[in-house]
Amino acid sequence: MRIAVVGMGVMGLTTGAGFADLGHSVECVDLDNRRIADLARGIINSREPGLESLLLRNRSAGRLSFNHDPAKLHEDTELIMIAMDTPVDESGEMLLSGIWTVIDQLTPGNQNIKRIIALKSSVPVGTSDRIETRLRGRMPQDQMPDVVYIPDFMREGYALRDFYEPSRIVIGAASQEAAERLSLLYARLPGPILKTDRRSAELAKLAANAFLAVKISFANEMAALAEQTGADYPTVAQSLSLDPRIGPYSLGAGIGFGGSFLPKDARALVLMADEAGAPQTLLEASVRANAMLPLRMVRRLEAAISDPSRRKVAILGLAYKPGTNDLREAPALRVISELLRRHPGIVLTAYDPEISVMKNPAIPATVSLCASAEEALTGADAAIVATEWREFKQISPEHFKKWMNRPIIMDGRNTLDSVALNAQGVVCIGVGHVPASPQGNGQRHKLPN
Ligand SMILES: NC(=O)c1ccc[n+]([C@@H]2O[C@H](COP(=O)([O-])OP(=O)(O)OC[C@H]3O[C@@H](n4cnc5c(N)ncnc54)[C@H](O)[C@@H]3O)[C@@H](O)[C@H]2O)c1
Ligand SMILES: O=c1ccn([C@@H]2O[C@H](COP(=O)(O)OP(=O)(O)O[C@H]3O[C@H](CO)[C@@H](O)[C@H](O)[C@H]3O)[C@@H](O)[C@H]2O)c(=O)[nH]1
Repeated sequence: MRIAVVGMGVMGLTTGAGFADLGHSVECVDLDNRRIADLARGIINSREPGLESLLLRNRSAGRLSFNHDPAKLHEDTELIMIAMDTPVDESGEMLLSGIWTVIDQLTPGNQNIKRIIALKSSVPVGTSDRIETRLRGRMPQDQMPDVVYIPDFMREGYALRDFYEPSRIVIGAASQEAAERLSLLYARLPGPILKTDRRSAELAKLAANAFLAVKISFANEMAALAEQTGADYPTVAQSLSLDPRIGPYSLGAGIGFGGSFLPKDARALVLMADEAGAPQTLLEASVRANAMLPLRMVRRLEAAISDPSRRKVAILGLAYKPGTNDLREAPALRVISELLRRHPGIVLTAYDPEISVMKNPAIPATVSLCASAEEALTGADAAIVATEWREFKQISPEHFKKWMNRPIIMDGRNTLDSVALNAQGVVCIGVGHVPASPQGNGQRHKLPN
């Protein structure tokens, strides 16, 4: 099949290169000239594991082409996938202007081919219907494409795995013929195919992210309760995860969910639901609970060290989760801004294995970006783990003690072995449990000033 994918973020590029790898001919489209020029040279701007080699392999095989003008798609294109970003504004409204621009640029193409426009971006319910109405206003009736919605459930850091082994493939179509053609296309992938109407498919996408957001906020509130009652949240989570009705995912407590997806889709769904007269109170509460977590972490730090304004604190991890260099709505940045707001004199260093030490507009200029954990930790009075990169687990207690002025670690992702660290004289405070004393007798640490 000849496919065009418009929007070369991680989702669009993985989808495009993935279908090319399945033997299709794929045109990669993005209005960002530089991104297209880079892709044509085999360069990607994300750290998504395996994505660069997938791109290179299919580029060399001649199955990928590159274009920055959605108005000039190959005329034999059968399937146009729309995969660009759908940011939300302050009120939670999803901004779809990019999608409308592309829809208005599309031309009918070869009249012997019945085109399909498959929307893959996360959108408010009813957007596919609106696209169809808009197209009907400008396309000749006999060349009117079918509009379908195919949500994507891939996770950053696991994009290729999620492409090749999708948990499910949801095809929201108004036309039986379009649904069948897309079922054939997706039949090469192993996930179950669910054919449905477009609105259900659109809500299925937002509902999935909403559910994950609520689950993570539940985990964080349960962890806070564990702290107050002397219980151990990781053990509670382990017990929960063994119940097949609950499952093991998204039960991790810490500094909360970030990224450009869960927070954005949750806010959009809350607004949309209010407007539809079916308020999503659980989700709304989960967004509010999530927003409190960075400050909560800062307060824990304040309880652990005296006078933070005169201290040096290292932030370990900046990306919103490991496996990516994505800083969008990263909880680490919220922790940093709370620290700077509450403690103007504080000295902050930061290290993330995937974030360069070059000045970064997303990171306050007062934060010294470091090239290694050692550099960030050297002379620090405390550290906050904000992203659970594997390399942080490999730092030995001896190194924490040698590098830091005072070895106090606030583990905002419950990733370090706090019992082992505590036993060796490093104060490691996780989320959702009373830190064990160096003797391992479960007593709360008396934290040094
Ligand atoms: N990235 C993921 O893992 C993932 C997974 C599932 C769903 N989604 C959804 O997919 C959509 C895209 O997400 P992303 O993170 O890949 O986006 P992104 O922000 O990383 O990339 C979007 C791309 O679209 C391009 N673009 C914007 N307007 C355009 C236009 N008018 N014409 C052509 N190109 C245009 C941008 O230049 C950019 O390269 C969002 O709705 C997101 O919620 C993303
Ligand atoms: O137990 C957990 C799991 C995750 N997180 C945080 O939640 C955020 C989102 O994590 P995750 O869901 O793994 O990553 P995303 O790549 O944002 O993927 C989400 O958003 C995508 C785009 O919509 C969807 O396709 C995916 O199914 C959905 O998981 C990150 O900040 C994580 O640190 C936690 O705090 N605790």
